[in-house]
Amino acid sequence: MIKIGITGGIGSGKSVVASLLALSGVPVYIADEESKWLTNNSPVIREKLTALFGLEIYTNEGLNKKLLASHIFNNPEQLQQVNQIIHPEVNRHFSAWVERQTSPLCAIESAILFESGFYKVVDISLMVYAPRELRIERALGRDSASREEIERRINSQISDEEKKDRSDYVIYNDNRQALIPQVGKLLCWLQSQ
Ligand SMILES: CC(C)(COP(=O)(O)OP(=O)(O)OC[C@H]1O[C@@H](n2cnc3c(N)ncnc32)[C@H](O)[C@@H]1O)[C@@H](O)C(=O)NCCC(=O)NCCS
Ligand SMILES: Nc1ncnc2c1ncn2[C@@H]1O[C@H](COP(=O)(O)OP(=O)(O)OP(=O)(O)O)[C@@H](O)[C@H]1O
Repeated sequence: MIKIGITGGIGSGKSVVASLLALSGVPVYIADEESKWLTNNSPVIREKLTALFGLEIYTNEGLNKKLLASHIFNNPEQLQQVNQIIHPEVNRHFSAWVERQTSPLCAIESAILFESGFYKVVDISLMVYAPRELRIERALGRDSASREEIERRINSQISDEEKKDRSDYVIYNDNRQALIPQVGKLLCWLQSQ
């Protein structure tokens, strides 16, 4: 089975590309969603986050996302500590998910494929690229976050140039090139691998 890692900055269109792959029959593991599920349900993560940030990091509704975001996107050291708590659990969970898949291709979508080390467990790294300003505009249109908050998240991630250099394949979601034909080409290319 070929495992594809889909990455790209905030607002690049990873989720759109992941949906197009899913519609083409490729099962996709969405790391943002699964990591949130694990953060709410794994006793190991809960214990470690509570030890680091105190009891208020969880509320009756689950993880206090706003509080965690305000810690990690303002403090690179805390970002690293939290990543070291959450990412090994996500990695284990993803490996177990892969074991259950029976299709010739599967994928993981993660904005931080390289930063998290998930790139080591995939065969092909795919970057979805869009210029920074377009990504900010898309994220502003979708989320309730401010421009400043979005820029802080961008600054918590490696640059687009580094992502491009480290990826095996790039899809351009820059409002100039259509996505669906590019995903079709990618699937043909994957068949030739
Ligand atoms: C801080 C949290 C609670 C904020 O939740 P929120 O719903 O506001 O944002 P969401 O999870 O949808 O993330 C939106 C974007 O933020 C960026 N982002 C999220 N986590 C990280 C991180 N650890 N490092 C860099 N960027 C990140 C990504 O671009 C992501 O697509 C959440 O992102 C989180 O728990 N992050 C730590 C776990 C993690 O690393 N998740 C990423 C995939 S494993
Ligand atoms: N080609 C496009 N044309 C118009 N809108 C688009 C296009 N690509 C993405 N969008 C929109 O931009 C926003 C961001 O896209 P998407 O959620 O796929 O990005 P993402 O890379 O998954 O971002 P994040 O890392 O924040 O989850 C969404 O509202 C999406 O519908």
